[in-house]
Amino acid sequence: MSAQREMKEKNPWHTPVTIIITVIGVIAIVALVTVAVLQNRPFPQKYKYGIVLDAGSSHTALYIYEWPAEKDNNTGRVEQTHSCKILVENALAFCPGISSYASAPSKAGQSLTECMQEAVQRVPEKRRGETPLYLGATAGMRLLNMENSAASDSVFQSVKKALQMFPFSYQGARILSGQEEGAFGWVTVNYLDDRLKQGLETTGALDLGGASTQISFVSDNYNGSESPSNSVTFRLYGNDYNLYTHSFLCYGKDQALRMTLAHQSQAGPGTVLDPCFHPGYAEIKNYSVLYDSPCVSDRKPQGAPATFNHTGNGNFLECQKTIKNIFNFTDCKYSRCSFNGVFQPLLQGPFGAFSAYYFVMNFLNLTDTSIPLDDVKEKLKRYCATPWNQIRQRHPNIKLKYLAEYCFSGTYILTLLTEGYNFTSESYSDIKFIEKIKGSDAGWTLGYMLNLTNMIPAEAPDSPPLPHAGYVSIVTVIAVLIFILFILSLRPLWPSCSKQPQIV
Ligand SMILES: O=P(O)(O)OP(=O)(O)OP(=O)(O)OC[C@H]1O[C@@H](n2cnc3c(O)ncnc32)[C@H](O)[C@@H]1O
Ligand SMILES: [Ca+2]
Repeated sequence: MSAQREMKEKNPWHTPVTIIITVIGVIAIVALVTVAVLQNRPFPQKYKYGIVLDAGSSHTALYIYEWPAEKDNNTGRVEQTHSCKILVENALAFCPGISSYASAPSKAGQSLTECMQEAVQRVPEKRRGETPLYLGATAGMRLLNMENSAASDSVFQSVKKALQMFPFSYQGARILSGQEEGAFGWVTVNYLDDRLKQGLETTGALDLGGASTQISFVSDNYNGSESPSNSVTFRLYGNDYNLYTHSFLCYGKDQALRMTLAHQSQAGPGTVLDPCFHPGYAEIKNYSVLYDSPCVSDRKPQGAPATFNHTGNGNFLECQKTIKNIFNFTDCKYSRCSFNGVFQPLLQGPFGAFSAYYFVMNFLNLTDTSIPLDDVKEKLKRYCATPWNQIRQRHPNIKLKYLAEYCFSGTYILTLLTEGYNFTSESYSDIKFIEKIKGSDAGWTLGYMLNLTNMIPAEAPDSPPLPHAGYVSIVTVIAVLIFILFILSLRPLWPSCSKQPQIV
């Protein structure tokens, strides 16, 4: 026992000085790690918002985007948090876009009120004043502007007046060019897929609207020189992109249907027996409504009666033949063309097809592009041949206008993709029909906002070399090592082994 007491007395660990040093050391490490954790703790998230109104030819929709306030310059963080479709009270109007208010422009602004009020509710009060609000109009307004620019101006006046009444930072309303529409759709798809920041192979974008359709993709063998008007260059996150893009005005699915019908009605007044509509379909339609668009107005037959009888006979192959008439495949002054003499480089990479591509193929259960193209055509052939009354019975809840047109729309989509853009049986499987990516709608609006708010930097942003958790771990390990070194430095004071008493 006395030997043990002697050892305890000689052991420096038991001296008051070493105990105090140890306690101070432990407190210092705890304090150091706590400060590191607190100082670098992520802030509670604060968000910023942006609002874009998509004034399309067939509808207007409002999108709210949100991103963490301190990450303006980062990627993959902007998300769609809300969308609102502008519904039109007029039962006769079929979800028309703002261009349909040409004869009553003041109503164009009014029509936006409900969705704008929703937006006010969705954006926190503190953020409203700094939230940018944009309205972009596409092919419907492009057509109205061509047809009647005064009416188009009045619609914009009405829309601007209405939007400025809301507590957001109004940034303007304007018509997007077809090039912008195509390019921003491509930016949206690739941004949401995180392809831009990582410099991955990009996805092409196929957008089918009511009045125009866009194709945008990067092709290695295209440098933009052959047809400069189809070229858009970007530098995003330190990568250069040379994008091919084209927008075909009048080749959205509503205008394409008009053109197809107009072509068929040239055969003579009275009845149109349409292979793109189901057998048993019969409607009296108005010539003046059919020809009321710059896409077809020059073809209006002279002295035609007021109405014609539109009847269906549901024949996919005949429908495809009829649709082909609205494309010109003969004139091409470039090395290669899609149609109507428009240059198109070799198709490359995967493609995302959205808007009406998705609505239609989703309804027809044909979004699976691993199904061989011939089988897709066979299914559509059977669908088109199904009598109209059976189709109506099977889908009592689908709007009749959509329902009547799915055979035409599906056939048009396949014709546009294969005959128009030159997708083959093999490359058809490169297409993915998509509605949303990670919760945000595919479309031009997000790309438009990212561009106008400079949210995609040209160069890759500097990121901290270590994530927060890594930083705290390293600080902890270093602090512990310093402490151990300190203890080891006290070694001369340790009892030496030779002096250890033998306990017998
Ligand atoms: O781009 P633009 O040409 O200006 O037109 P848009 O923006 O109004 O066009 P959308 O993508 O909203 O819609 C494209 C077409 O799809 C139609 N559509 C929308 N929802 C649909 C659905 O559920 N089923 C079938 N068609 C639908 C709509 O009427 C248009 O003809
Ligand atoms: Ca659109």
